[in-house]
Amino acid sequence: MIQLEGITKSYNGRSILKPLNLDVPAGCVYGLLGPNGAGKTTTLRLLSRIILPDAGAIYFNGEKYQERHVKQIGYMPEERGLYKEMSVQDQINYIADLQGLKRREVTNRTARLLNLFNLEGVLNQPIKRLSKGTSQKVQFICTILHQPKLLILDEPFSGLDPVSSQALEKEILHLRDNGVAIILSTHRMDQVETICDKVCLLNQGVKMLEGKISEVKAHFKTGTYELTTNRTLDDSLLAKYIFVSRDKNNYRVSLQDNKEASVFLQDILSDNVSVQRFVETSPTMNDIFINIIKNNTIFSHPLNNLV
Ligand SMILES: Nc1ncnc2c1ncn2[C@@H]1O[C@H](COP(=O)(O)OP(=O)(O)OP(=O)(O)O)[C@@H](O)[C@H]1O
Repeated sequence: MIQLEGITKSYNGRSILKPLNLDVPAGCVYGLLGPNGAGKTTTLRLLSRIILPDAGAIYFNGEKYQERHVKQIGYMPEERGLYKEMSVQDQINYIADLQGLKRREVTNRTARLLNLFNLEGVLNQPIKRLSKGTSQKVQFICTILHQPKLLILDEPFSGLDPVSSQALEKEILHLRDNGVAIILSTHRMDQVETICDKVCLLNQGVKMLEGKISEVKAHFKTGTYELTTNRTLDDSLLAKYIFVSRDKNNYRVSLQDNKEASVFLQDILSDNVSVQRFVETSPTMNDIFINIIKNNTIFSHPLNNLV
């Protein structure tokens, strides 16, 4: 849906984005991650054409990115922008008018969303009286009213309670399943794991890693397995393998590969131990994020070419 090729951006002679390539396909939730000041918001502003790059090219749906494409984009910036004196209904109608949408179309489209976000009761309230999370949900509805093909969300979950977060996740996945490309910047790694199909990790304007969540996690596996047994393992077994930790009959063991894992299992079973659980642990996105940023390691092939 949108591609960045060799994009650079500087402010006052300071390079904020080094040549950056991104490729966000339709029907994908793309997580733009990175520590504070990494260049995420700058990238989102470039994607929504609020600012223009110093160099490089942007393509929207295969065409050179131009002003006329902007109406196919929905952008929810981190700093929220609603008219505080307007009621929720008037705000929605105002945005609809700006987008040239018919009132009936808007009513049909918003009914489901107002219900999903539990907003029916605040329709006549002025925005200034809404809580932070509630106004955020209103702004989200305003952002998707015109059915954008590309949806750009900067920290969409900040300030939302767990129920509202779940409703937003549900709607994001619904849009994705209908072919929308969604780029979201977030510091919430738990949400990255549940909703992102692909992630890109930026640090100081440089892409450190890009890939599908499943592939990224597979790449960073450490070969640690969790084992739960019905009784204590014999000393001979404990001496034969590298056990990382033990808590009663729960063990963490380091094994080189699947082959060593099956030999290990056979060893245990032949000792008449009953295995209640045996799984390879996967690092969390949080672990991976911290690891890459601390070591400042750039991962190129094969992770950059996974999708
Ligand atoms: N208009 C601007 N003028 C000068 N410097 C800017 C401007 N906008 C951003 N920067 C600088 O660019 C760098 C990247 O900022 P950006 O807001 O893109 O980071 P971010 O990854 O979104 O950070 P955060 O997670 O803290 O929101 C920062 O050092 C910031 O100070």
